[in-house]
Amino acid sequence: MPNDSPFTLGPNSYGKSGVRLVHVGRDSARHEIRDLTVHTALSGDLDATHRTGDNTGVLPTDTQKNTVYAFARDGIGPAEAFAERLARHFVDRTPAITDARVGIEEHAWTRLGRHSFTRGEGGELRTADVHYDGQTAAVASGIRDLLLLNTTDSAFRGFRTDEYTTLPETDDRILATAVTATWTYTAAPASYDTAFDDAREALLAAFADTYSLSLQQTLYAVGERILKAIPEVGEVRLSMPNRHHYLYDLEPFGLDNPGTVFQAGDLPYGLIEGTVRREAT
Ligand SMILES: O=c1[nH]c(=O)c2[nH]c(=O)[nH]c2[nH]1
Repeated sequence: MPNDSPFTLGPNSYGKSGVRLVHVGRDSARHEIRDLTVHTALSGDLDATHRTGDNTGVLPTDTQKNTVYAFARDGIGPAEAFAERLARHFVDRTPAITDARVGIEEHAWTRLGRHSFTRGEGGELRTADVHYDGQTAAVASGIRDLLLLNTTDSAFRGFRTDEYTTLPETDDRILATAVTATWTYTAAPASYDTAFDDAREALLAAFADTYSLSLQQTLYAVGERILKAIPEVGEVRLSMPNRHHYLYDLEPFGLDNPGTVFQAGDLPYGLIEGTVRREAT
């Protein structure tokens, strides 16, 4: 197929998204379950397939999916390690591929018995992301949709006002959010599982302990606490939507509202995002 395109191919990748993998550990009658969604994305010298349809260098996304299941045969281990095994395999074994990104979301099942579990739909996820470029594997771990709420110890005052400002200052509001946190490692921790537990605990403690003057301040406190808890973490990225709760006006009904009746807001919502880094600027 001739290619006489005058254009160039920009950044591109391809892979299988949403590979649903469930692994049951049957080493004893007390079964273990791991429930993952895996995403692969490969890039490299892929000009030919884009420009002319020559697929010589293309490892099919179907093969990538099969590799995920095959690699799970002998156990998964921490999601970060599983993602790294896959990423290294795709780059090291496929001549055209120079970079692999493997992302994993882990869905937690709560044990009910030896072989019985429960899991709410939606809910908090543990995440792992690995980028391998043929030399080094950059590993990030995280948490998504961790719902947190403080019923007090949250204020928001002293902000800039102009002719469009209507928001009243408050010394006592509900602070609620659904945290997405991603932390990157500068070196592998002794255990990714322990590091995850420590990071999650640090995050929860920072949210609960901080008298919040803004969600931005809470975000920074969370990042700081994770950096302090895990020396191998170099940077923490945080996304914290402000799930507004509006004190409902009960005056039309001749009632006061002593900070007890709220309308949970939906859209729009404030979105507070930021990165906290170990190195000083
Ligand atoms: O914690 C907050 N930060 C803001 O930037 C902001 N803006 C707003 O309307 N409410 C809030 N709350």
